[in-house]
Amino acid sequence: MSTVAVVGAGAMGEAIVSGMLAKGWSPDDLVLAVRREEHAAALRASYAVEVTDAVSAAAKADVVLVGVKPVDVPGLLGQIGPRLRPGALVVSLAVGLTTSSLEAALPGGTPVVRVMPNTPAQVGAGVSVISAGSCCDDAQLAVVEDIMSAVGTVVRLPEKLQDAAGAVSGSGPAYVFLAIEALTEAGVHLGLPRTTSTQLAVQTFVGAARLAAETGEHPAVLRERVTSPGGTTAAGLRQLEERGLRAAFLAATEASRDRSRAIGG
Ligand SMILES: NC(=O)C1=CN([C@@H]2O[C@H](COP(=O)(O)OP(=O)(O)OC[C@H]3O[C@@H](n4cnc5c(N)ncnc54)[C@H](O)[C@@H]3O)[C@@H](O)[C@H]2O)C=CC1
Ligand SMILES: O=C(O)[C@@H]1CCC=N1
Repeated sequence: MSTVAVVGAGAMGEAIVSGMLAKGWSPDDLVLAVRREEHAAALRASYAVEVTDAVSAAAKADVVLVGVKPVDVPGLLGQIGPRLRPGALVVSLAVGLTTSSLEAALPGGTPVVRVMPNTPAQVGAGVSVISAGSCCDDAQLAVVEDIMSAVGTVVRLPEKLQDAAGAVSGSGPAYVFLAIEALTEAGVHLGLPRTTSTQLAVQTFVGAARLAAETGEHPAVLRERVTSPGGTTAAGLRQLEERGLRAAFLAATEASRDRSRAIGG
């Protein structure tokens, strides 16, 4: 079993750690790094894992997951690069940053993988898009596939599609949470108790997503099965179409993709 360092165990890094431990990884195979000591203490208390500084964590690991904000990545790679073990694999979770820019900040020949994960990894229901850098072979990409499959589905894609994938699955949970929040508030507006409305909205998203995933049927077919001619759903869908739900998703994903490209420079 490889030792995996998670350098920058914030929202995304911690979601992956939590998911890995829930799927049976040993705390002994993980070493984390965060900046603040109170945060380190909280992580030790929650997960019984070693938490240290970035360079010490990276120096112990076969695989280094970099979970800091994109703006902090080049400086961090400059610090940890000289202390990496021979053959250590560097995995970036940072939106926008290309494998060529990551390679340029590391010692020559360092294998690099770019990953776009998402926060449902915390409950083992994430989806991660992975792309290999120029010095990463298939076996090394498979190591990352193995790690990320502990926290959900893994999809290999050419790197040129990473910005688009981030706009759909990386940012996507936020779109879904906003939709759950909006549906819940709409139910409250109609007179449902807030806890009931939340329960109905959340379970409807869970159930509809499971139905789509488990049947593999086209969403349009599943939608038609809910929509009786002249019925209540048709009346509701008409409002969503008239108010531009599809156009809103097109604009949102284009904006997210373009922001990813801008972050990557
Ligand atoms: N939050 C999300 O849903 C997703 C985030 N990402 C990517 O994951 C990365 C992290 O994002 P978040 O988790 O949201 O940010 P965050 O701010 O929650 O976590 C970053 C963590 O890195 C730590 N950190 C910064 N510099 C450090 C250093 N030198 N040594 C040790 N720890 C250090 C910070 O203390 C913080 O705990 C970003 O690059 C982002 O693009 C990718 C997909 C989804
Ligand atoms: O908002 C962000 O920049 C990060 C990357 C994808 C999801 N969250």
